[in-house]
Amino acid sequence: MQARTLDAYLNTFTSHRDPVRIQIAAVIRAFADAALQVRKSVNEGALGAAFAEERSSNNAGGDTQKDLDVYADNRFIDAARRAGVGHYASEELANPVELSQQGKLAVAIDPLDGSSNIDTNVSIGTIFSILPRLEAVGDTFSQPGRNQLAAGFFIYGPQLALALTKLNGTRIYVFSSRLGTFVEAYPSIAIPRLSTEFAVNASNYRHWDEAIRLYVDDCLAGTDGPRDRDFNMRWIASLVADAYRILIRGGVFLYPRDNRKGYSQGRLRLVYEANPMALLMEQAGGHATDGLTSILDLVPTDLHQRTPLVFGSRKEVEKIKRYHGEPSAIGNRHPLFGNRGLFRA
Ligand SMILES: O=P(O)(O)OC[C@H]1O[C@](O)(COP(=O)(O)O)[C@@H](O)[C@@H]1O
Ligand SMILES: [Mg+2]
Ligand SMILES: [Mg+2]
Repeated sequence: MQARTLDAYLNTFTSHRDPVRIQIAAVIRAFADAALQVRKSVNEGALGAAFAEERSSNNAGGDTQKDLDVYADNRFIDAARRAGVGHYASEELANPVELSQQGKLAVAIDPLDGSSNIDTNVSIGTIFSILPRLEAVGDTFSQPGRNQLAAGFFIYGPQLALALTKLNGTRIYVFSSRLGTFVEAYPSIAIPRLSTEFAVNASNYRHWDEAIRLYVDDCLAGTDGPRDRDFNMRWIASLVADAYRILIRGGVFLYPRDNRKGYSQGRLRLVYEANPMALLMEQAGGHATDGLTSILDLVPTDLHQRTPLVFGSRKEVEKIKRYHGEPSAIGNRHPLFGNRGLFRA
């Protein structure tokens, strides 16, 4: 059987001539073209001069920008304009902008995720969220993630791939250079509900809240602890790469809040990182929270606000909720919850 291309899938998606669906498909097509351009520059690595003229020193969130961030943002804003998007918000822009008065859709985007990995030749990506456009630009990006119409990310890794949801499951397309197009590689992602793999930047251990420390302690204790099974750890420090692995084989990702300056709400941005990831996870049978509350229920108050983020295999995400939600249990944990364990797997 011939594998289905992204184009063929989008044709089926728009076959009822629904105007919103037609616009969503136009955005995804335009973004697929932009991702190919970005991938070319990513592939050149330290040799790339293509984006040297598009320099800037700081982005809206205060991180040092790499040239490629700006180059990617320009490719995706051009693509959004071509596709008739109404409102556009990006990690790289202090404020959202109106691209078209008629456009019914809005895009929030992290044009280059994992920028600290560019020079080290580790997978990076582009994360996007598609929302209904409201009258005022500010209102558009204050909608909770639950209102998203579609979301996805491109990953510039050993394979160029697109993880995509249009509220009907999560699919993965891989770019085939033989066919010159994105081809469906995983038509229906189902994240295993249980997992024994966690991803966290453990160098922040001493800054975490007790709930997270205890959760990680219990994973590390393996068969000697209350979870009664051994865990494996991964941390790529590139959200798209950690998320891709979780879509394929399960596991849980944590970027909690911590006591370092500037990390009281973790590191990741709600509107253009956590929300699209949460939708992809939920549509694949997983779950995403800020530790306690579903990411998709949070109402943004600022375009660039950060949120603690936990996502992946549903049962594990729910278990982490319990570590947060039962401080008395945590306080009394050693006598009461050791090997007899409330938290026993
Ligand atoms: O370096 P840390 O603190 O482990 O943070 C890594 C996280 O930061 C990010 O790089 C943030 O994204 P940006 O590169 O778009 O700022 C994520 O991709 C990754 O999960
Ligand atoms: Mg990012
Ligand atoms: Mg970024």
